[in-house]
Amino acid sequence: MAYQTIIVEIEDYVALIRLNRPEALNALNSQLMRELGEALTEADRNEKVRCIVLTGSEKAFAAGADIKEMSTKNFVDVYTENLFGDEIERITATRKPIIAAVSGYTLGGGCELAMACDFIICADNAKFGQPEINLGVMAGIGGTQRLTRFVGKSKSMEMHLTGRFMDAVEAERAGLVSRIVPASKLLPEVMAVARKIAEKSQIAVVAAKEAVNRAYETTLSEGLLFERRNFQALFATEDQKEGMAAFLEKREPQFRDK
Ligand SMILES: CCCCCCCCCCCCC/C=C/C(=O)SCCNC(=O)CCNC(=O)[C@H](O)C(C)(C)COP(=O)(O)OP(=O)(O)OC[C@H]1O[C@@H](n2cnc3c(N)ncnc32)[C@H](O)[C@@H]1OP(=O)(O)O
Repeated sequence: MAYQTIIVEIEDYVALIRLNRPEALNALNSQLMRELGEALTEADRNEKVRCIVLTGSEKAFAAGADIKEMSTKNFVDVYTENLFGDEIERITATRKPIIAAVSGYTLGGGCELAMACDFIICADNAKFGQPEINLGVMAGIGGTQRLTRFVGKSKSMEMHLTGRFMDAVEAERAGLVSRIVPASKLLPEVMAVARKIAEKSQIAVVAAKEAVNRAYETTLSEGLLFERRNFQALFATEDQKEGMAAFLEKREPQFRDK
């Protein structure tokens, strides 16, 4: 499918989706969000895709929602069209794992987009922030909820109320990102991680992803029950038999959908 604001490449069972509005630091306008939604729906359906990587440019993952596009909207506009609400659900509804490979500016909706992915690996030049307050607005698709759960109330509150940025070191220390890599090595490193996930049992990958994400959605006891059922259910799969037999026979597993 031909897109204008994103580039999609599929190789080694990994779909690499690159935000591609360099002239606006990948600001998230309605066309980009529509195209990204279509690409994610297609990747989730495509048997040749087992892991998804979402990235931007070295200078910016995404500098936020598109201010030019928002500047003329009013309450009735954004309320009736549920501005951005449906789009972000498209990210969290994607069943396959999505890794955000983040460098440069990751601000506002761009930070919210990265946080809605399953995990973030960032470059040493990454700058995270929720600077919407400078524009007379606030985060609108998860920034106050996910950032607070990921880094804690004080840091999140300071960032939302002052609009200050957080660099890669602070982000890793706070638990917002999994790891930091040199900007020049970000994509090779994240693609290697994605290929490693693509080699695993896909049914176990999806079950584990759902359980980890559930940890932020529910109580500990409910989460433990969900985890236990997913663990037990995997004993009904061929991959569990193949994975454990391969270990005992000292060979590489050949999971079902290889
Ligand atoms: C399945 C789809 C899922 C999608 C789900 C995601 C939905 C996302 C939307 C969610 C919305 C919820 C609420 C969130 C709101 C926001 O995000 S508000 C915006 C928050 N961001 C900002 O306030 C950052 C604004 N930008 C800057 O402060 C600076 O640009 C910078 C990042 C500090 C970089 O400065 P500098 O290096 O000096 O570059 P500039 O000259 O400023 O910028 C270069 C050009 O890029 C344009 N631009 C930058 N940011 C934006 C933006 N957010 N919107 C539109 N355009 C932007 C900038 O105007 C420059 O363009 P030109 O003037 O034409 O050169």
